[in-house]
Amino acid sequence: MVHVYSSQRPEFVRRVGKYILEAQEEALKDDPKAHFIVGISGGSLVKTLYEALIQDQEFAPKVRWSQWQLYFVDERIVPLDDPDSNYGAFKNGVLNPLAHSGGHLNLGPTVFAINESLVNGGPAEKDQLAKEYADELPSSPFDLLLLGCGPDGHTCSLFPGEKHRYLLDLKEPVAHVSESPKPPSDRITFTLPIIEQSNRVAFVAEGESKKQIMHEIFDKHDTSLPTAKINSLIPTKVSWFVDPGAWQLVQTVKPE
Ligand SMILES: O=C(O)[C@H](O)[C@@H](O)[C@H](O)[C@H](O)COP(=O)(O)O
Repeated sequence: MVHVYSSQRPEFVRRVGKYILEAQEEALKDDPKAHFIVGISGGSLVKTLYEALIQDQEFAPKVRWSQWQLYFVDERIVPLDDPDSNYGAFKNGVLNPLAHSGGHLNLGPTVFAINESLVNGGPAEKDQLAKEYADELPSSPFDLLLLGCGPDGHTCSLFPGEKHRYLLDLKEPVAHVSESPKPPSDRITFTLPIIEQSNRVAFVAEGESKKQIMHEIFDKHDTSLPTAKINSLIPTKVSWFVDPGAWQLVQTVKPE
């Protein structure tokens, strides 16, 4: 069964933080040499991560950042300092504040970014960029994926609709997506096989703009939506963190 947790900020942020720390402990088991392998999306998640893992005085000291290996579940094919870069947003929103938080210099996670030298190339270079990112992936499954959910039901850069349906059938773990309905048009994205193999998958989705799509996902089980498809494929591994604004139209599922 998919777990759903609904609360307003700041409780929402605390729940996400607690869940991430549980996943971290499960992966590291107090072994200083172990790695916690995590995939993150862009969008509003970055601010939630900052508040839950850096600003929160109880949680911040418990995050063993230097043992984290961090990947992007999707990335826009732009330079890393471009305002559209998910890496850039994470650097500004989490890595930079982390470096000097708590009054001392902190070791951060190992972060895997795209090969920036290929971003201005043609389709062949962009395909190559996706392939190179796939080659960087760990040999073991991800411990945790932290995903967003767009108002159209997309997650990672797996978009709904006829034109992008092929993405849900891909076998390679990372794909180049062109003509994304949400700009910028060229991206890379994790695909379903890598998501299915992950130990835990959490969706973090807030706001009224998501209320209609939550109804489609949870009441209508519309598995043409990538988010609903993931729920149906690996229900026992999936958790949703939502707020009452996003959840207001859902009738058939009671959040915890
Ligand atoms: O590159 C992207 O477009 C994002 O990674 C995307 O997949 C995001 O996670 C969702 O659109 C939800 O974004 P919000 O949480 O900001 O609504």
